Amino acid sequence: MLDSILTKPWYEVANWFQNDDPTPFDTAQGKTFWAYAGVEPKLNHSFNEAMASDARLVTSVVIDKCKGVFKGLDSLVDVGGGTGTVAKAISKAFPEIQCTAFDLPHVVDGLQGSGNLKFVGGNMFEAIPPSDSILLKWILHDWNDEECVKILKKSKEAITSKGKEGKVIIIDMMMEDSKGDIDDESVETQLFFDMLMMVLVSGKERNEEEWAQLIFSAGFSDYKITPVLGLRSLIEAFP
Ligand SMILES: C[S@@+](CC[C@H](N)C(=O)[O-])C[C@H]1O[C@@H](n2cnc3c(N)ncnc32)[C@H](O)[C@@H]1O
Repeated sequence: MLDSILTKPWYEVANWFQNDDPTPFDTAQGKTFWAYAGVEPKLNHSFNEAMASDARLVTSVVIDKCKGVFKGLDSLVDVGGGTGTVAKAISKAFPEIQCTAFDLPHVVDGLQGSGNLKFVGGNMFEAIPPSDSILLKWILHDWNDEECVKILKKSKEAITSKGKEGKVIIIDMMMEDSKGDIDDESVETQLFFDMLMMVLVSGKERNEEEWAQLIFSAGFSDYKITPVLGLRSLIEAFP
């Protein structure tokens, strides 16, 4: 977080307000965060490590508290699954599920799967491998509404199983609106993440109404929220 690659964009916010760049990161570094990670191994490596560390914590809670979410699934693709920490843990906890960690080629190149786990490189805006279920953990908050609807539509197209099992599983921040129910530190954390998404990528944090809007705009018929992890929730979106 304190590397100059990530701090420099904060000093460019004033310039960014006056130019047409998509993000302050683009103003500071001349390309998007994801393109920069593709050509700068230092950022690629440290970012993937940070994500894997968060993934270890979140996955242990999700597997412990949300077993039912994975019931009846034959396959799962973790889209933007990084170096596979989540897919690996799910493949171990649920040996009957064929798991795929799907991410940009520079992230998954050289990673070897085994048993019911495999790695696939690709671009989620082009095509997502077919599966009963698609996992999007900490993906949609990186993107604006239009981009999110595209990702959700591609995810919906990839779902092979009809009925209750076929679904997209989103793990992401749920902004609280009611001021009374949430402590100051949590509000600060949410607002910080909201700004971080604005500065580094083209995303933002969303409340339930905004999540519902995205889910229905992408053509899903229903959704269910399970608040599992403090400020983050697990949202199942059904075709
Ligand atoms: C915030 S990280 C989340 C990683 C992982 N899901 C987790 O929570 O630990 C976002 C991930 O999306 C991947 N990503 C970005 N653009 C992508 C694209 N067009 N297609 C596939 N993956 C992409 C990044 O490489 C990165 O691994």
